[in-house]
Amino acid sequence: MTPESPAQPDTLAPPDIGPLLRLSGIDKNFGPVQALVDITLEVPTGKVTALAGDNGAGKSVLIKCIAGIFAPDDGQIFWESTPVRLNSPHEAAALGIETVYQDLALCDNLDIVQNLFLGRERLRHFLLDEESMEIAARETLSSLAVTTVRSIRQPVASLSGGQRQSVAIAKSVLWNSKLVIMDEPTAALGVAQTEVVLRLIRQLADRGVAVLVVSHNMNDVFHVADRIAVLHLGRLVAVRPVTELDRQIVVDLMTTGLSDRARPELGPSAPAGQPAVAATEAPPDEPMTAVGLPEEATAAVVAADEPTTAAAKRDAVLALNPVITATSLPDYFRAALARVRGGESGVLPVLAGLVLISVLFQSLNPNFLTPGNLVNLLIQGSVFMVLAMGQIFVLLLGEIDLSIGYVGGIGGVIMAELVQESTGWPWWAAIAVGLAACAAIGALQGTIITRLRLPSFVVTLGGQLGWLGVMLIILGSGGVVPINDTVINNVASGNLSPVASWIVMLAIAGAFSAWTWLRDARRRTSGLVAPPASVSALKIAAVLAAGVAIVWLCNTNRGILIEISGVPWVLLVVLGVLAAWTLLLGRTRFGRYIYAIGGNAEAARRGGVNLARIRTLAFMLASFTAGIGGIVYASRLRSVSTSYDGGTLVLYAVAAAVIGGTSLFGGRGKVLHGVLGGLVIAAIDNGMGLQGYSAPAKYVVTALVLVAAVTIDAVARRGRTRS
Ligand SMILES: Nc1ncnc2c1ncn2[C@@H]1O[C@H](COP(=O)(O)OP(=O)(O)OP(=O)(O)O)[C@@H](O)[C@H]1O
Repeated sequence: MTPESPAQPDTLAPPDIGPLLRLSGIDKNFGPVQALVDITLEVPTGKVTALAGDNGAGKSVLIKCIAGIFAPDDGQIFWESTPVRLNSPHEAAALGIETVYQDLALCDNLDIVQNLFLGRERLRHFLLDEESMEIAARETLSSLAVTTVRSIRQPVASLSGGQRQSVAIAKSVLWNSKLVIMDEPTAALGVAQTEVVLRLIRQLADRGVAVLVVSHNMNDVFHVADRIAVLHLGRLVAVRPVTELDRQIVVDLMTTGLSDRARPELGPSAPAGQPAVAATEAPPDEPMTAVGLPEEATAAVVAADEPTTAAAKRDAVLALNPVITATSLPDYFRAALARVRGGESGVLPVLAGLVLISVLFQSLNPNFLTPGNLVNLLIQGSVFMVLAMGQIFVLLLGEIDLSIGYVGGIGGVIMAELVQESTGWPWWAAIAVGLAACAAIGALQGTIITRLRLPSFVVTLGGQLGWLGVMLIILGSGGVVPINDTVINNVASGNLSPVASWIVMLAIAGAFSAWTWLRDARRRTSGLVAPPASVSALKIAAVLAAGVAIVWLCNTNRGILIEISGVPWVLLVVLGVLAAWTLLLGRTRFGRYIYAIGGNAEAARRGGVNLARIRTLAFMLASFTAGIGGIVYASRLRSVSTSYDGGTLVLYAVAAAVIGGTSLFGGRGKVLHGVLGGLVIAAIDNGMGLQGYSAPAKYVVTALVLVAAVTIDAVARRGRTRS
């Protein structure tokens, strides 16, 4: 907002003590269409002002002028008696103007707390302070007596229309908004839900908030409003206390701009185009009836809070997130089962798939489940896993990056060239430059996609070809760059000693266990949403068991002529990427915005998220991670050559992410999915290899698994929408 210089025209000077918002002589035209003509309106605090008008009367344009979306062509806006210009929604929000649009601007894939704080997250030590946000959200909802919401950690997608409105209204309370503008807040709501929302609107005004409600619904208007402003063909034809109007007068004003039935105190009717009654305020001291809900409505509100059979059923689905409502282990499993039925199957399909594939290949070839083969499988899958973990950032946005295969190749070839004896770079510097080059490529492609608004599919498809060309140029006429650096070669083929393997595993599992236990226990004692202690213990036990199993497998001799044992270094690379990117996606603002954009980009934009910056960063991270994958690949082959097949790698990476459970539709997925999906692909590749199948057969089977995963994703999505 731009407070203007005092040298404004005298005629527009605000009164000394005025209402919260005053519009004076506002005009807005769209070419020949006069959307608003000379609108003068005051919006006082502590009152509900209803804005009524027929279709096309100018209601939306008027609220957009107040919300900073449209700049008026003429006229003046006064905020607390100071003339202001609202150049953007951010400037309006900074003043304390919150707009609840009809589409509600909520991200379905985020929970209530995450939606309430979207764009204004609290941080602690640079990480999201979930606990303080959850406490504040809980207090706000309970202060508004929003009781039908089962848990504030349930995704907004699972809320009913009335509950979603309640969340949107709670947002304005949480942010101490001074003026709340609501666009058709009860449209598409049932009777009971409408009553709940009207009660909340009334509560807002009673807390001293100025409320401006756009509504076509006369019942709602007369239930909740203190004053009614009527627009007709872009002109304000009446602003009066609700006690001076009745439904017929308002309908007449809306449809014709005048009313034959005007009560005596409203003054004479006027022709359309001019105020039928003086479009001015009733004197400030004029008593206005605070229209509370009649008794029967209050009863309806109470009734709405009681779950009906249908509502109880829905609540069962709402309890889908096991961490939300379960207080015991059986509860937890019941809730998890309900979640699967509601289309939130998480990693279950991929885990089931892994078991199935293992049983199948083991029955065909007893060598499949031997320690040596399983460790080989992990090493083979590491490149897909790493690439997939990068790709997930982009998939979460609902985009795709088809270039990461060859971008990773560029990282590998740059690193290989720099560690040649003739160049003499140390391994770490060569890796750093290779990764920096990949990040720069990602930033370039991301900038092109976001700034020029081009489809990521097309830009990165071009990138796939272009970076292949660049890679071949760097490889030169020889077509092969060998790598002789021991450290780099050990990335894929080195192993920790068996003792070091146990120590590292215990350190990682111990840190994870301590962190999980302390976090869950703290949340339980603070009364926050947390899993029961038995579930925390089970999670820790599962991680420990997995750690012991992996180290036992890796420590078994897998050499033929010489002994080879210990955890491969590359496994630590995969775990490192998994931990770092899980933290980034789950605990930082950047991660939260990635999910928000994937869920509802418009809601994220209205929340103040810089979409272009986040999208560009996501492409940059995907390319950077591809660089890690490229380096692992180069290390495995101890060279980079023209046979590097980045095209297949990228397809495997996308397949791994989707098979793992990440949605191609955006907004849903976890970094872990890249690892699990990568394991499936590696298992198919390895198992078919053991059976002597050729590459084409492996491609066909992998493609079928991918199609199956996409089908599960699409069906689950439909299931979620239905529920
Ligand atoms: N972006 C725009 N470009 C051109 N004309 C517009 C634009 N926005 C609104 N208008 C015009 O301005 C007039 C007022 O539209 P507005 O959307 O404010 O009506 P409304 O009262 O909100 O109607 P409804 O109840 O149907 O939503 C209409 O004639 C509409 O066509």
